Amino acid sequence: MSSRAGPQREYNIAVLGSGGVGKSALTAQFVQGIFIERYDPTIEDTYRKTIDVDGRQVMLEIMDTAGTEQFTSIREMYMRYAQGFLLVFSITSPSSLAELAELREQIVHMKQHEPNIPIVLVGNKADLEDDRRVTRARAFQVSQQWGNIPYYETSARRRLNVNEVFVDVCRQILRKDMSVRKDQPSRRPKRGEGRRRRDRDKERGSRCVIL
Ligand SMILES: Nc1nc2c(ncn2[C@@H]2O[C@H](COP(=O)(O)OP(=O)(O)OP(=O)(O)O)[C@@H](O)[C@H]2O)c(=O)[nH]1
Repeated sequence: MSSRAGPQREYNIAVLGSGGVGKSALTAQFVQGIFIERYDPTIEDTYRKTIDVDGRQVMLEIMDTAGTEQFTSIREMYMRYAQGFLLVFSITSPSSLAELAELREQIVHMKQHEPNIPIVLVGNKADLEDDRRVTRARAFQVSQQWGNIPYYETSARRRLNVNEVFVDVCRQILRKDMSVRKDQPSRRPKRGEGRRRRDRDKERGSRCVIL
């Protein structure tokens, strides 16, 4: 598909964090514009939504992952596949922030050859100010320790900063994607090179990727 702004890009975003912090609620609010009141632990769900980021059409595939331990292998697969990450905790739960450290380390380890991994730190349930147990200052300090990543406070219930977190991570991916494209300018093949490459491919046989 193409538009005046160029072909549509597709990016995968993983929403990660402990159980009950509001990953599904944030995703549903962003994709469907609804707030999910009941708590129904997620196994894994994916959603698609096209958004406009700075005049570019982007198709997001959002992977709402499980917070519970028993589904870690699926989560790891999603982590590998994703280009951007929302690390979500609840401002009412210090342990949910502490638990993100391990997830972040896993991401960094998995993507160790990639500089500037697109990540946003998200403090959800900001409407529950009376139950706040993680100060803004503490969360901000963590975001700085993690390479100055952006920190937002969100409320899936009130639809506060919900679009913003998805757009921010998407903008980070776009920026990275475009700088990679700039570093690898498309080059016309030299005379005969196309044929040589075809012959070489024939010798190697067809390639297949097993996922
Ligand atoms: N007050 C308030 N409640 C929220 C908010 N976001 C989510 N919740 C509630 O918190 C509970 C858990 O939300 P979920 O979105 O299911 O949490 P999750 O992180 O997807 O949980 P897992 O699927 O177990 O990983 C639900 O009862 C939601 O209604 C919010 O911004 N404010």
